[in-house]
Amino acid sequence: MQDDLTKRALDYHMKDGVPGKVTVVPSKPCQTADDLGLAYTPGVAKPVLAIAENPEDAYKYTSKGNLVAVISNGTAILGLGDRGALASKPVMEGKGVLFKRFADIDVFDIELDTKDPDKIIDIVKTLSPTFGGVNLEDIKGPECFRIEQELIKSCNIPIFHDDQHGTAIIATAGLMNSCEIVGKKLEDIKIVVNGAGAAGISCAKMFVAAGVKRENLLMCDSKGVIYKGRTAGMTPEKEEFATDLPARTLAEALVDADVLMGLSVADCVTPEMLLSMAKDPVVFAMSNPNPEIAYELAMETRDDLIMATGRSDYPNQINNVLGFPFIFRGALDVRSVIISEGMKMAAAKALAALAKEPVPASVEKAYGGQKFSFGRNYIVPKPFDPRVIEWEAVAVAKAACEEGLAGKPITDWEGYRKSLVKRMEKYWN
Ligand SMILES: NC(=O)C1=CN([C@@H]2O[C@H](COP(=O)(O)OP(=O)(O)OC[C@H]3O[C@@H](n4cnc5c(N)ncnc54)[C@H](OP(=O)(O)O)[C@@H]3O)[C@@H](O)[C@H]2O)C=CC1
Ligand SMILES: CC(=O)C(=O)O
Ligand SMILES: [Mg+2]
Repeated sequence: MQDDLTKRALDYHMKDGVPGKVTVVPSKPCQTADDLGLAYTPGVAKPVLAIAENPEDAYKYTSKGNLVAVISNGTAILGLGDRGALASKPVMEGKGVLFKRFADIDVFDIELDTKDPDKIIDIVKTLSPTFGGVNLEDIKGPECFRIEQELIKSCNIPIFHDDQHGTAIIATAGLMNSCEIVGKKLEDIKIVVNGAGAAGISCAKMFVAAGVKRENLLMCDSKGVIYKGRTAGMTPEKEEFATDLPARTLAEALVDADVLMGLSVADCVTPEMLLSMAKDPVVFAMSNPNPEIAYELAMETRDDLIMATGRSDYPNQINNVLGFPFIFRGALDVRSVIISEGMKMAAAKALAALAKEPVPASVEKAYGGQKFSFGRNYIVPKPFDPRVIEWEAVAVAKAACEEGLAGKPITDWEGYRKSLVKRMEKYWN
């Protein structure tokens, strides 16, 4: 099975004699000498002068407004760890494909061969005029936190570290719905977040913002539970979640826990750990490509759990693919210079609400005729649901407008929704 995946995945990436997954396509004709004189010299001087006079014109005469930089240094590629900048390129090209396929956003992927946060900040800041937004990807914690914060301060376009916030948004949507399904309240649950890097820290923050009590949240890293007074491997971000409770290992933390959020590495959770959890446990084993506990093993271990992974090939995919394309679509369309906490929560709530709607036949067809309805095996919408853009991008754009963050506010929301449907027709038909 694994060998088959290796072969099929490598073949896919070199299919048709074209290495990789993306290419650049011109959006204007360039067939004649006249076209050449408009696209290039002398005509190109006219938009140059217009933009020099009025920088806003870059949104009129260049691709800036619909172009996102996907930037990595390869220090946390999925759950594969630090494999270097070059090896991160297939993932970054993949993110580009998903931006385009799900939200019609163009991407340049940029792999930076450096681990120096100051250098990354300087490079991204320097190249930011090219882009309408920056999606930081697979840059490990804790450096990722300062890199993102510094860039948010110094750039006038949205900067979004997908592994932090994309993951947190989808996990929060899934958590809200899972709790509803098993009849538990966010403020009552005991939750364990395994992994205290980019994804773990940001998810924990968003769970607390959604109503989870901080004192009911235990966080673990490679050294076990993060507790008050611990000195080894601590960071200010981890300190915020340090517990007073006596648990010191993941196994101890999980006793009677209602929820396990895995944002760490493959196969670090055992059946015994799952068996020690409370009734109707919620287990999101989100490590990619292989989860903290295999889907089949978890389902064999207990029959009362809600199980999710980051993968496409099992029920309940909790993966930031349900976030970044649609969140950037909304943010770019209203020209927001940041992606605020309110915009993120609006995205999570939109996804949670959409999962409760009847699922169109086109989605079931994309998943081999499977039937989906809100419940234990369908807690968030599918990425191939054409309604996700209508719900999520609109919610994000609306939140930006309500918070006064929109440089180009929208007032006709039904018109905007329809324009998104029209824009995406070419991908769905
Ligand atoms: N499904 C999804 O959408 C997403 C999933 N992820 C997954 O989350 C994981 C972490 O990614 P990211 O946060 O970006 O990476 P980081 O490198 O920033 O963080 C990794 C964290 O995992 C911890 N860790 C390593 N081994 C263990 C272990 N055995 N038990 C507990 N914790 C451990 C590290 O501990 P320490 O601090 O001690 O080094 C660190 O805190 C990856 O597997 C990734 O695929 C990430 C983003 C999105
Ligand atoms: C999905 C993703 O971004 C990750 O695993 O890093
Ligand atoms: Mg990632």
